Amino acid sequence: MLHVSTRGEAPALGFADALLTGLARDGGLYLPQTWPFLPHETIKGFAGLPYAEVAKAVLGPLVDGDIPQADLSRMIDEAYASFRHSAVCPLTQLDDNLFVLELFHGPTLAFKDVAMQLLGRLMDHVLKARGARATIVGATSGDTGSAAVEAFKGLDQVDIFILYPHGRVSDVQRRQMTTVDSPNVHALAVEGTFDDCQTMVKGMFNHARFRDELQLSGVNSINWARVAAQAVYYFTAAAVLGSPSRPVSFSVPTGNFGDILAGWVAKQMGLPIERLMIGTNANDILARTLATGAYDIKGVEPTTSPSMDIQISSNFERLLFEAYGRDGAAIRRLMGNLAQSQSFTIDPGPLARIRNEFSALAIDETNVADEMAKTYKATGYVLDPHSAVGTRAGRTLLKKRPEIPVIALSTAHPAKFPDAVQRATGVRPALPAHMADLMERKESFSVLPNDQAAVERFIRDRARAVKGVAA
Ligand SMILES: Cc1ncc(COP(=O)(O)O)c(C=O)c1O
Ligand SMILES: N[C@@H](CCOP(=O)(O)O)C(=O)O
Repeated sequence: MLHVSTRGEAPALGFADALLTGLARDGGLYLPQTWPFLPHETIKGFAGLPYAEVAKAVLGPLVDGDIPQADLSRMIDEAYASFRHSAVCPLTQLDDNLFVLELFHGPTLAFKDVAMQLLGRLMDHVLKARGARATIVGATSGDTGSAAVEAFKGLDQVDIFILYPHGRVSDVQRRQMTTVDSPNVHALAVEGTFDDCQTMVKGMFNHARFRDELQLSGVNSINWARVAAQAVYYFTAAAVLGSPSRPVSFSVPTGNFGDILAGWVAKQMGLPIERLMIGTNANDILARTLATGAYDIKGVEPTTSPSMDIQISSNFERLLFEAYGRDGAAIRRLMGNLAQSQSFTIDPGPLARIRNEFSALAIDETNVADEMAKTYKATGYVLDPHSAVGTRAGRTLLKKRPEIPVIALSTAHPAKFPDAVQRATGVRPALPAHMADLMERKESFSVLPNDQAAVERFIRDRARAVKGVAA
């Protein structure tokens, strides 16, 4: 299986090369050339299977032999053995036909672990097999960074540099990145927003000399393998509720559009999904886009769900590519407009195709707090603010079609955002035992200006790939 770029001008790559490449050389994002299809009988058999077995069935055709099946299976088993819940991603009922898919039982308490625990192993495996090394650069609004640091710390083949917006992540999120004492881990507090960090990371990938010199690799959801690994839990959750005989809808708290895109991928692979609801916080660019067709960037507003304080929603490009019939030239035009004027307009045909499958709703701060408070009062269940965006948006789907179950993705453990949770519910959630001393651990990070050249200098000074350290 080859992978093609959304901008149509980069070489097609196999899975392992796409995994190491991250952003395509034409600035686009990789996607498989065709979608493998899982027969209904196969999906039916997922009910009751261990998570790792479903992961093997879903990822096998996507990896398509590019990593030997035995190695892939071993890495999947190891990745999901690190989760604190035996179901890995358990499903809980919250209300009539409203379910919560808990994705926060991995080591860093957010859904990012589900893909990152596997990605770390896959990258290490491919790099070792090739005798190569990589410098990973990543942008985070809090959770990707912690999950990546956890997955890549101590690896000989890899140095990892995580850019996060200085002062705009929660204390728990920051400490998860800054208290890891490992020579290959570097936490960079950038004086800017998450979008600034992500733009710099893309800028480094588009700086060919720097990219080649450092052997850059990426772990954000611009990396196709991240999205592929996230598609698995859509299958496990739907199978519990009777899929494929019974269609379900998903409501997904959304920022960079990677998680909900993974649901769309599961649908392309044969999972009967009725609707995909994009839940945004007050940073509502995606809700406005679906309503008007105009993708129009405004300033980012800090909220109680900081991981979703995003305006440049990278993976939306992958959906646009599909909605435009895989026309790379059309995507180059839209992304050129975005770079030049901070906006673009989706043509009527592609917009209709998107609206046919996706709904979108912005949940403001009052309603996020209200959702946490009411849910706790009615059920005793403590939601984090990101997950509350998902359940609140999901409730509107249920009002329209009460007979179709809605699965809301719960993307973070409430203990990652204790202040907001306590304000809304009166409960201060405790960190699990393995992180109980997090607030006492010593921090180490570097504050850098929002300036790509300065960040590149910093990385070049510290990356072992530049110094020719043997792999
Ligand atoms: C807790 C949490 N919820 C939701 C999101 C949004 O996910 P995505 O960026 O894949 O849309 C993020 C960030 O990615 C997150 O960290
Ligand atoms: N919310 C994310 C932002 C980056 O998203 P990614 O899925 O593209 O890595 C975060 O927590 O860092």
